Amino acid sequence: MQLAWIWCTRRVAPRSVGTCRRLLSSQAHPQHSQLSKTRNIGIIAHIDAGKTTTTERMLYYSGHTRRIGDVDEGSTVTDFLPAERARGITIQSAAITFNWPPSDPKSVPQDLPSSFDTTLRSSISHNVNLIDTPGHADFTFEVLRSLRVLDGAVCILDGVAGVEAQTEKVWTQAGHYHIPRIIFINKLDRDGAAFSRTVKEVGVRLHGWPAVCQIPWWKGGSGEFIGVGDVVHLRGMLWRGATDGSQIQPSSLQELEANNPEFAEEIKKARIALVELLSEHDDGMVELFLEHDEDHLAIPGTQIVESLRRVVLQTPQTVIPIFAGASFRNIGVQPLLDAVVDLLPTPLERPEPEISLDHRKGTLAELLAGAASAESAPVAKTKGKNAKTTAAATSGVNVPEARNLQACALAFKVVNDAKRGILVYVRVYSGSIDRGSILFNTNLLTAERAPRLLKMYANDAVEVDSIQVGQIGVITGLKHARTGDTLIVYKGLTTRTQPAGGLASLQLRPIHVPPPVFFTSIEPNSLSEQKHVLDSLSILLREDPSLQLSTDEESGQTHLAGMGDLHLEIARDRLLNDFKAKARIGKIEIGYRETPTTSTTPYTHTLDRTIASKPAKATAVASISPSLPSPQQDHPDQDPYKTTYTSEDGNIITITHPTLSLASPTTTSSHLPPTLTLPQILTSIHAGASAALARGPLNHFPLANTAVDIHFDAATHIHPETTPTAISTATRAAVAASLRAANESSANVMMEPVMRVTVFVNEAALGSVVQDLSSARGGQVISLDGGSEEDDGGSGVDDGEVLRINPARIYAPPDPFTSGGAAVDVGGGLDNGQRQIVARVPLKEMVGYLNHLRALTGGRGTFVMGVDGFEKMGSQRQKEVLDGMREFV
Ligand SMILES: Nc1nc2c(ncn2[C@@H]2O[C@H](COP(=O)(O)OP(=O)(O)OP(=O)(O)O)[C@@H](O)[C@H]2O)c(=O)[nH]1
Repeated sequence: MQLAWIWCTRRVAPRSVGTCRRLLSSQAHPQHSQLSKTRNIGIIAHIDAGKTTTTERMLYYSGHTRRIGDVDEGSTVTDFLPAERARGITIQSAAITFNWPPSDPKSVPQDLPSSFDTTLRSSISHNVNLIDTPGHADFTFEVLRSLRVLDGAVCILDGVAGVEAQTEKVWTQAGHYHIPRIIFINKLDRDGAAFSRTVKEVGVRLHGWPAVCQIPWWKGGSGEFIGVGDVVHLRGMLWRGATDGSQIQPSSLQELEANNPEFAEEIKKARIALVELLSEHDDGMVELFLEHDEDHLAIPGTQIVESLRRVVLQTPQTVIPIFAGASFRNIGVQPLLDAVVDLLPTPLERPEPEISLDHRKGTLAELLAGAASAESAPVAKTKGKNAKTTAAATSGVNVPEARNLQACALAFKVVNDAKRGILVYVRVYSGSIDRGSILFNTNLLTAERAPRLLKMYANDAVEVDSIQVGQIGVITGLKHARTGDTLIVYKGLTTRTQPAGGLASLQLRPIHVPPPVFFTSIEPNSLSEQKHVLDSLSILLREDPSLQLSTDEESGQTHLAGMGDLHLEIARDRLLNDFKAKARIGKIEIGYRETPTTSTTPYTHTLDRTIASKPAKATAVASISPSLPSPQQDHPDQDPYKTTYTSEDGNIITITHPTLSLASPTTTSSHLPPTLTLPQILTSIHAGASAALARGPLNHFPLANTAVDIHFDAATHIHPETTPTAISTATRAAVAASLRAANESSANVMMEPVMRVTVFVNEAALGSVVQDLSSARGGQVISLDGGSEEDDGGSGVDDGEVLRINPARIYAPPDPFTSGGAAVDVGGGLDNGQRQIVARVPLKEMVGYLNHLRALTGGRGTFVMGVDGFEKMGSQRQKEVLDGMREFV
């Protein structure tokens, strides 16, 4: 029998056991019903693994596009920036909504059943919000930003290259956010594809037990890749009949036994291994196994799916479902979509988002529960029966004003769309954003109206009246919101007021932007071009907060700093080509820092001048000193009269505000005019000090490892003309003067970025790579961490950090072919000759390293790196670096 969609054939399976199941009642609240049919998922992987190719198929099969886009022809939907299409890589993550399985828009949406014992979730249409993320290391921050809003992820691996360095990095980051993940091994049509080796690498390098749910089907056992063996539902799936992959021919196990006995045998072996693995991690599967007379093959596929779902949702996730395919050949994508719906969580099944409020930390639920309990029963503050209330009351984010909170959302991505203008992608975490709502931006402390709301469906945008909790949508027409900003809707808010109770400082899942290590200078071609250049830059910065802009007031030059050379190259291309800005862009250079070697005494600066035609006056007192080189996160101060900000550069800004207490930040102090609040003052001081730290007196590099102490006495430093701008300008002047004074008394020294580099090489190249890193590049090898040290006797013990797995205990079907030189020793464990070197190396020595590594390793070596910190340079190295800089292309 030939069917257009195989999933149509398996609506119902025989009801079997009565084990306790998690019920997702469709009779509950309508919003609950909608959320239980929503998946917010991301696709993560190494560059070129096939994310965009797979996404294009997802959109096609779900009925949102009429033809399949091709990365190589530059006709994809998700890679929509010209720079992305030209390079064939994804830079900006795109968020797109579609339905899976596809639904007829005219039909009445179906409710989910009350139990999934006999019905699969994927038999009912779900709303999938898909976020495609970039794979290149320079865009890791973009990946991190996307990860925050995901409820689950599909990790795509290249079946020839296996688990690559960048995959490991993003996988680990997703693990930190506790995001449930499944794996799709792609490109199985390519010569040298090695499914088995890749499965074992998943175990060893991604530290989880691979649950093989599909095995590849090669024609005649070793020919062309034609389909998959479905281990869960015990059948074969053959893609044939239509070139677009829309027709799948299923074969039952009995049919396979008659026509393809070896393949049938392997599916059975895989099923036994899957049931055994699930039994080790899920008590429900043990029960099922016993109820089916210990027959691995007798357990219905629907029950296996439920068990897989339970283990995927465990924290930490130790079992990783594996699927197989070749997106480019249109094989495997529909069952992968079924797995997304069947195995990945709904927004209701995710932990509550973390928030910070006036430097205190908690969860959004605690804030809302605290407000609700304060309203209904003020006595609930004492430890009572209701654990939630108690948690809320003691969490530190308990403010009664939160009862006025109508919505809370994260702007996780801003895109400048040629047709529609600025699009702000949001994930709503509580309440709903309605068209026309006033949104208060807690990062910028400004309010603006949301004029239009959209849902993005591939190339189409559909206007909607509201974006509900748990959903992803787009707001257009916002003038200020940037990527990463928290937006709240608050009862009674106008565009001129601020929410009370400290809610103006509410931040959802704040993340730290790593320090930029490359920069370039930008000079408009003429004065008349200046405005357009600056406007374009400000849009780029709204889109991507990992770009930083600073202006050298003396030279008038603007500096744009970023995470990597590709990051800045793309920014440059976008500025010149997309925004048509007319500017000279300098060479992309390493972002050195400078640091003071001595301390200063407090310096007082009083600003008294006209700003924007209004008198402005403020006083600031600052001193500086060298700080310890340990980048840390902002932390709450015990002292309510003191506020500390730390940066990734190791800068520490400490503000003492003796007459103003953080314990009651919004209570108007007798020293404060009604227009100023303590949070506004702190934000202005922080902005002023940060601006001064952006340009050092020695060589105009930003400062690192610098402690700034600011004394702010409201009694004497506030004047009738004091505004937030005046405070920040006065602070900037006081800090800059202190920095100059320190440099004059004892010269600053330069610092260079040092990277933590993880290199994967074959055993044979280990010696030469280590030698190159430590001698030629001046690096320091920290560890050699090869495959052999992983073995713990096969028990898979969690050593507190990662799960070490013996690959000999992992089931994987035999590979008919192995890729060049990467043999798998299935008996003794994974030994594909891969070794891992971890080293600290100055960034300057890592420029162009990939080509060099490829030459040393016969093309097989890969590496990832991240900033480890900044280190002081000797005077000779400092001179060499300065001599080679400041040259325009
Ligand atoms: N043979 C084969 N090639 C594939 C397959 N999937 C993707 N490719 C090719 O692999 C290359 C990279 O594919 P993309 O889809 O752009 O990969 P990506 O992961 O989105 O890459 P980035 O956006 O750069 O991170 C393209 O040339 C694709 O045509 C596959 O299943 N088989």
